[in-house]
Amino acid sequence: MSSPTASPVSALPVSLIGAPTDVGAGDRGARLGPEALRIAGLREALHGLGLDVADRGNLDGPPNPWTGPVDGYRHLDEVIAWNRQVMNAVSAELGLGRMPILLGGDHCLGLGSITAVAQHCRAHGKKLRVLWLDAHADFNTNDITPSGNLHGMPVACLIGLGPRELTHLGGEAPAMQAGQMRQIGTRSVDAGEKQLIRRHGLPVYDMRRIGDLGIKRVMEDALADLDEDTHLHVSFDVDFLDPSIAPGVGTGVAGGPNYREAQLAMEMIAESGRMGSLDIVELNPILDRDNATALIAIDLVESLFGKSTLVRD
Ligand SMILES: NC(=[NH2+])NCCC[C@H](N)C(=O)O
Ligand SMILES: [Mn+2]
Repeated sequence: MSSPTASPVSALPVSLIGAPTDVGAGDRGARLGPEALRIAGLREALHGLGLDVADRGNLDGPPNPWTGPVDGYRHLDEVIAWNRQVMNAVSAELGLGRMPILLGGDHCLGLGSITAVAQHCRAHGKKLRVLWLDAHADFNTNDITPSGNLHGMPVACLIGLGPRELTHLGGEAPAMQAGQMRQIGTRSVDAGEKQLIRRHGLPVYDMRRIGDLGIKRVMEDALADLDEDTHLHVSFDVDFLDPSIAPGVGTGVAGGPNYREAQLAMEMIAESGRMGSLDIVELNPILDRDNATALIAIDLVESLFGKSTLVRD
């Protein structure tokens, strides 16, 4: 039997950063995500591809108070505290010339991670492109959110819409422009979010588009015009995947990419050679079956780092 060939595309050493929290989510359990990824063998898998991997352990932050929304936000103070930790940890790794891999935790943490990456890009004259692989747009604000959950708001915060402590997490706002992001796999967008997406011109490759064009064309488009100076950040919300293959998430939505579509997307990102940072978020082991979602996430992360399905490469 032949196995996929290992050929890492990244020469950068990588650092795993655990952020065990679900303060931004509507279900508890994503706080166990980092351990589930470790137990499923993330470090070993990356090491097997020839990468230098350091596990920095887990960040520390406030517990989940599990209270209702105040002014349209649940747990705002806790979300701020966790995102500060994440931003500082991601900055530190980028400063050391390493590739940070954030192990969430819920997707509110994408704010801290991408704020750090955007700052790094500004400081080093790099262009930023963010691929947001997700069933959701995460583009809510406190006046339109159906839930008050801040994991539905990081993209809005990144482009300057949200509470000041979050939009200005990195000092200046906005952290990035809508045009620097490509959303892929989108299939659950709230009514108010749709309007905001249109108003701000957020580039979205939703599932309808993937159905029409195919994942290959969509990824070619999303990865077009990258150059030597581009830092590509991949924010991988595990609920991007169809829940039939990835049940361990709090807000799964049917009609997502199948295994091969997701794998091809990851392979094409790897081939771009530009990935400089990664989030793996929203894994909820409490809702999983035998850690299967952690295992598939790791499998796809291996593809992101160059594990190839080509017979001759
Ligand atoms: N990162 C996520 N899983 N986000 C889910 C967001 C769901 C919904 N749009 C909300 O704002 O409540
Ligand atoms: Mn998300």
